[in-house]
Amino acid sequence: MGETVIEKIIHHNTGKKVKPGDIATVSVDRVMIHDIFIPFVAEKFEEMGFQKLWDPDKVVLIYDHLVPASQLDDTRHFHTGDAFAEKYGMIHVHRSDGICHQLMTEAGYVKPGDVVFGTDSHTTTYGCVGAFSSGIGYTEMASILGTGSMWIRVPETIKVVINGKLPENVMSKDVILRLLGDLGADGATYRALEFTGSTVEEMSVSSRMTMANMAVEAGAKCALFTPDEKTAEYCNVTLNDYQKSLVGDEDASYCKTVVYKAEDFVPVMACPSQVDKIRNVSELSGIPIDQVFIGSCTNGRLEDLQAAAEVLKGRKVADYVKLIVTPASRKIYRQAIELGIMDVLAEAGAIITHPGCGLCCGRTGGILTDGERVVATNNRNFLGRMGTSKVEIYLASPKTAAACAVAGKIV
Ligand SMILES: CC(C)[C@H](C(=O)O)[C@@H](O)C(=O)O
Ligand code: SF4
Repeated sequence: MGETVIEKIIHHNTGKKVKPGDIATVSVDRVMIHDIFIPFVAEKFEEMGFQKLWDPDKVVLIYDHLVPASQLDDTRHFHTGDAFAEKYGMIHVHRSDGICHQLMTEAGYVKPGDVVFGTDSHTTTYGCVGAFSSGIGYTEMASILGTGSMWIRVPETIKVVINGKLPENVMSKDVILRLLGDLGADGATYRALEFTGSTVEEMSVSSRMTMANMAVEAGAKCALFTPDEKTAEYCNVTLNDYQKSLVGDEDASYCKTVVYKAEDFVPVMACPSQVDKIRNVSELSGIPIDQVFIGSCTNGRLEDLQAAAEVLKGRKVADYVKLIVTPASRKIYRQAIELGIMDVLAEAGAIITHPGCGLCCGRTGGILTDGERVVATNNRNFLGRMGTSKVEIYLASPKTAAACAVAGKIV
């Protein structure tokens, strides 16, 4: 019997062949803790009686949700984090370099085939380079910090096959939103999503990252793309035999297979306030908006800013609309300056902010109030996420978001 990608990763990690439902104890290759949870992780770690980190090189601490602080209590998280990092000799601490998920791949902390955990639900993101990565709570994180291991139940796998060429104005965000609509917000609960097909092969690692990032919005435990030459270049590695083998076997067992033709995709949006309430943009055309947000770990990368700039070049943001652009990392910020993208955005009237989570979780920069409507490129449109519970959030691709900013309405 063949194996799915997640089964191969767990098999390689534990040395034992596994099937869905098995409980496996994996050795952890890397962990990520962010600013919101570091005080809780630190407290639990000491409460559990650990004296040292199992491997300081494998631990990454990132301040992103609360940077720069917008509420008085936020700085406490930095002080607690700094003290913990110093006491236990942490090597990898990022205090204002960007969003955790962006940095984990961009800075080379995650390699194809790795097993990675993070204290954030969107840790599924690293599946873009063929790693098994998943979000966990702070108690589990404290335990990994002391032991270097974690138990998991081997998930079943849903195979998603996409072949063909995507239409011009369709981005990978439209693809994942359509899939979420079809599966439902709980349609992949505790399952692995394995993406394959010529469309996915054609995609950049950044585009795959958008899809792996949002897999958790269908409840997925993880998302997996087969590592290829683009992955190798992105991760700055030469793929070894194990990494090359991370493709689902012909005779592997899948609990479900969904097949799409790339040509059938159109620009879509997730309507308020559910991620799986998907409509074609054409059906929503004309709805007035107050703000547009282009950023987050879902769509704050260079290709996203570039796509927005292509739409905005020589155009202006509608008078009454605020366009907020937040690069996902400092590196992206600087690349966008070098390439003249920031110039185009600024010229069009965008408000460009520091890299970080920013408005995505409603912490800094641009919260909205009752009756206002925002088109946003992040991954969640939950009630109250970007301001009051009477704000309407429409999730879209960077191209669609930029077009809406110019029109002052959904187009
Ligand atoms: C703050 C954190 C726990 C949360 C998550 O886990 O996803 C945040 O990053 C989000 O996107 O809502
Ligand atoms: S950018 Fe948004 S979704 Fe991503 S980690 Fe930050 S708050 Fe969560």
